Amino acid sequence: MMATYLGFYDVPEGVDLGGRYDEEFAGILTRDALQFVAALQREFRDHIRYAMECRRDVQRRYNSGELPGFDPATRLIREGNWACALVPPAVANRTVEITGPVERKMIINALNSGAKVFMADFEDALSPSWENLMRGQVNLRDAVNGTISFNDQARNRVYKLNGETAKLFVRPRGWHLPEDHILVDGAPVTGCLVDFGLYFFHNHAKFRATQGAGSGPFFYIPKIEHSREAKIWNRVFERAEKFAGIEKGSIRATVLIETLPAVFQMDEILYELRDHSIGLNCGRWDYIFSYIKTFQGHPDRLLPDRVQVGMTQHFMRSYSDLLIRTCHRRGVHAMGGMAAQIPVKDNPVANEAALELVRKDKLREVRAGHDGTWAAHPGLIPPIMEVFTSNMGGKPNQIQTARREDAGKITEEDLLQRPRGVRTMEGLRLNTRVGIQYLAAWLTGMGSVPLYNLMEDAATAEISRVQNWQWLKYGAVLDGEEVRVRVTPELFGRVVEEETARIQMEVGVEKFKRGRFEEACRIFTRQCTSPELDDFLTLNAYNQIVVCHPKTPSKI
Ligand SMILES: CC(=O)SCCNC(=O)CCNC(=O)[C@H](O)C(C)(C)COP(=O)(O)OP(=O)(O)OC[C@H]1O[C@@H](n2cnc3c(N)ncnc32)[C@H](O)[C@@H]1OP(=O)(O)O
Ligand SMILES: O=CC(=O)O
Ligand SMILES: [Mg+2]
Repeated sequence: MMATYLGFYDVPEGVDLGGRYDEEFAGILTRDALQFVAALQREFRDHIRYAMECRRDVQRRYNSGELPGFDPATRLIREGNWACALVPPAVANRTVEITGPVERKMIINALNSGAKVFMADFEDALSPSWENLMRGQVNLRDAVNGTISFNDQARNRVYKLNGETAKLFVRPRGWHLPEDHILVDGAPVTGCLVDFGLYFFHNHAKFRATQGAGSGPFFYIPKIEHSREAKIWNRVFERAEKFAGIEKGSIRATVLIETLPAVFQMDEILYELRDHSIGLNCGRWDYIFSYIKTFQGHPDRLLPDRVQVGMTQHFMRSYSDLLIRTCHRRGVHAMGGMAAQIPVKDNPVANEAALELVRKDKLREVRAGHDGTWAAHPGLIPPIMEVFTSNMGGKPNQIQTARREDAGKITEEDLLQRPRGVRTMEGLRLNTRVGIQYLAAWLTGMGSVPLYNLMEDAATAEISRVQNWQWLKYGAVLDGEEVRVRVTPELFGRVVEEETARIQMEVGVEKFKRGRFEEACRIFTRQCTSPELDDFLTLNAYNQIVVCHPKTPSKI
């Protein structure tokens, strides 16, 4: 049979596609590529289902009062003297990694940005609509082939790759998200297996030849909660390597430690992935979200305002220090995280203040021993690069030089210590304003947006959502008010109304009407007031972006 025929995808047995047909997408959704994804799904679906059931089970235990901690059963792994496979020379230097959604122009800009690595994101920074996902795969294939270009007609500018580009890492979605447009044996396929599988299938050979110096492809793995989930990824990698006929250990991945349970499993996660690992990363925003989620049943652990929960809080500093020690003991990179500040375009003073906050954050990271860090925007790369290179003694990383043996003393109490600060009405208002605007953007296909001069993505928006939920659930008392004010559904209702009016004023009536703000407001309000906490805002709202023929064209 022909690879594709007019208007229909040519699918293997047991696979159904519900997404819109597009000739370019058909070049990605080939019969063989779908066969590969379906094989991964069939081999791993039971393992994934079991891992998700374990997540629910342990959450039930946390809800009844248990605290997360180190697992006595894996003490020998934590104490043992083992190391991960050597870091491939192609990625020894990861001082600055730029991240961004798999949007065509941004991919070119990121690869040309001067950063050492570009993490192309199917996760926090991407709204996982069919259009975005499939166009993202087309973009990545063209990027790996070196043929990617973008014609910005409005500016009369053609974007192309420079001679020297950042190394490409790809972050698939987390285990929890299904891909409803692709069914295998009648059930939606696991989203990350689509992202990983299609990208690997089309790019492994070219990537290894041009980007990886014989290694790769390279990945970032998000939202892991337990080493059993890392073990599944390890087996997925082995299966892919076998399929491609490449050496075991070719694929390399950095795992984000961005859930509270995972901080107690860092050695175990590296151990499972020891042939495929190139480090861990402090995914600070999801980590804060996860702290609230993990303690959703603990009224004594209400967080202060979101803006006060930074990396200098004791529990955050302890997490970063222990991550550095763990990675360096095992011979891999300990990557820092994302400062939320982005350049402020129309105000030089505010811009300098934002850059100063970023510099301060990066100085803390490099002095602590991190080997590199993330940048949200190309304008941040020069100052971040400067801070890192001038504090690493001329070395490409600090794996051998910043052992952080002192961090071996970090305890469970250090990692769980309650953050200090105040809860305010302004905090509640800001959460609400940001949460609604982020969701409105996400529903229209944008997964990362600038709001009030900060980068907002799924992880930062999650903090706004779960913090409101937590304060409402336990009737948090707000500090700094003249009379004692408790967060109640009535108060929240008023805040939503007032903040929605403010959003309308800020964005303008026309944009407000054209956008999906009212729908976002309804979804956000429901999520903040639901009796049980939804696991993920993106999962809860996913149905709203599942369409066979999208009403709006893709933003990317
Ligand atoms: C918690 C986490 O998971 S963090 C990781 C996930 N989040 C991200 O990756 C966020 C990445 N950053 C972004 O998406 C954007 O920078 C935003 C949304 C924060 C800000 O976007 P904007 O305000 O539109 O950026 P701005 O207008 O200043 O962009 C200026 C130029 O820089 C480019 N640019 C901005 N950010 C990036 C980026 N991350 N990668 C590549 N290019 C970028 C734009 O494409 C634009 O290019 P042009 O001048 O050729 O048109
Ligand atoms: O993915 C990164 C995070 O901070 O979350
Ligand atoms: Mg994250």
